[in-house]
Amino acid sequence: MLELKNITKVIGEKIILRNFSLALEQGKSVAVVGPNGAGKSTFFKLAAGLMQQTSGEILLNGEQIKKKSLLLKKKVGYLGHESFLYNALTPIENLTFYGKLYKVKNMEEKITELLRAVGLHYFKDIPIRSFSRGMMQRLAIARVLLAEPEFLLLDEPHTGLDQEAVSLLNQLIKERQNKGVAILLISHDFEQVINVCDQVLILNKGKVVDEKDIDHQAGLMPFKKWYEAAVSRK
Ligand SMILES: Nc1ncnc2c1ncn2[C@@H]1O[C@H](COP(=O)(O)OP(=O)(O)OP(=O)(O)O)[C@@H](O)[C@H]1O
Repeated sequence: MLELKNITKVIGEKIILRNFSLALEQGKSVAVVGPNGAGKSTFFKLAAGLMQQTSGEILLNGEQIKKKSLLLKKKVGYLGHESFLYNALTPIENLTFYGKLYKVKNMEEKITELLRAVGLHYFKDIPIRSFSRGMMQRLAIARVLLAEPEFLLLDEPHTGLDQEAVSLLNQLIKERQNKGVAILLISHDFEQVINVCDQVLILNKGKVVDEKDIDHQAGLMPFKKWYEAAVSRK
């Protein structure tokens, strides 16, 4: 379980997160939605150990974790707005670099499998500087999955992907979830939120203003109405 307890984050004089708490259990998929600047990405960076909270604690399977903890980096796969990939390297070289860093077992086999899964197998030996945004995103997804994290934190993962890649990504997420991996997803694309997640919370001005289980049968309109009502509430 990944737990954030009473997290507050202040940058300069601005309170970005206010007393934020969340417990993410194995096999759950939770979406985090909210207006621009609500604090969603900041919350993910804290949970991934890339930023230090001002107060509150983060626990990974009961153990308190600190910024830059290697255990956290291995157990929590974070896909952010930056790809963390090296332009001069090929897909194989990029994944090998991360595979060694995280001491991945059966690395070569896993890299081949993942490159096939994200549809980059034919481009595996080409330096990625010439890749399109969608191809970069596919490789970034493979990088995150390589260490087989227990928790997947995906910040706008569908951005830049074509329809085929979106389906592929959703399938990869579902497969991981079925194996017990917990998913946290930030998205402005409510259709993908409904496709991928079972629960959703709305973050506004650094606070959770509403949350619910997703009704997959109800479709987009009721979801949008619920969201609009929650963010316009004082
Ligand atoms: N390093 C920083 N220094 C100053 N302010 C920051 C910093 N990082 C984030 N902020 C501010 O914190 C607030 C929350 O930002 P954050 O990126 O977490 O929001 P978000 O909900 O992810 O937004 P978006 O949907 O636009 O990605 C914003 O007002 C942003 O300007």
